[in-house]
Amino acid sequence: MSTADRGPLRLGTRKSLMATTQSQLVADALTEATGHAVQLVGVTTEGDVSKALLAQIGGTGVFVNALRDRLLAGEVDFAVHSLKDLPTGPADGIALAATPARDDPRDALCGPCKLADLPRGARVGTGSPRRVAQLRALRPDLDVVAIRGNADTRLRKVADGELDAVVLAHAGLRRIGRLDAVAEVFDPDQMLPAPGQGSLALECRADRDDLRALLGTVDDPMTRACVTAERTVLAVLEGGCSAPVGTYAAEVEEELHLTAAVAAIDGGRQIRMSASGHPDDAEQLGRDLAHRLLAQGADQLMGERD
Ligand SMILES: NCc1[nH]cc(CCC(=O)O)c1CC(=O)O
Repeated sequence: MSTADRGPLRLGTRKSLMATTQSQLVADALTEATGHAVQLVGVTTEGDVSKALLAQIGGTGVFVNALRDRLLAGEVDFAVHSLKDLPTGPADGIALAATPARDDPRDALCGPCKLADLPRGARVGTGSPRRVAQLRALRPDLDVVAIRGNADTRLRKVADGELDAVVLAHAGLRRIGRLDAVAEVFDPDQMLPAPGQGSLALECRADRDDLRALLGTVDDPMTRACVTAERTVLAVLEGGCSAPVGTYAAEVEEELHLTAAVAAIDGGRQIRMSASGHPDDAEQLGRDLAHRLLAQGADQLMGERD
């Protein structure tokens, strides 16, 4: 039976507002491109129920595995993830069928004022070692506080006065309609985003050629090249060091321009490098840059992941 005979496509998604909003955007784009109806199926993942800090429960994969299980069981036809939540390694039987055009990849400060205007010792919340390291490099005097929870929960800690500010992804804030909370959008020169930040990933079973072709209608090749370069940097560095990694790839005059940095968690030292190449060579570009970072001592910046 072909895809067209099965009724609506079943889209597996986490149940948070951010996830369902981005999944609905994808559903609408697919219906527009192919005429197929798409139905959202909410799935609870380990990352949604665990009280432990993400870094402590292993970080990668906690938002992803339950959705992949549903794909493999044939309970949903495809899944939409935030690409930055996907582990860099391949998953057996699963294909990355599309990366739609990327949203703003940058990080944003949410609080009463810009970072430079926060008082000495201000309490700034984030759960990400990458953001911790870069915040401490920019403002060593800040009291950087580990937090987790969804974006709304984090913003509430600022509203309640428990924290002075929090750092969140601009793309996520836009999806939940909370750009009003943004005091400053960080230039990648100040704070390099997470590999894949602002991008979505559509996954389906690798053996479903019909679905791969259908989902491919919403793929954006330049986004795929950018996130491939960024994720390859992360994949290579994960083997060589556990320090926080930031990356940013973008199209510059038809070339792919990639910047990556590894930062000590205490903010003390940072190694940052850039490279350009053809978008078709994204993976090689990422691999070469990661090896250059390692040659500069990236693996010695290993710190605790706090
Ligand atoms: N780790 C959770 C997560 N996964 C994706 C986003 C934001 C949206 C995106 O990057 O696409 C967020 C929240 C955040 O970092 O503020």
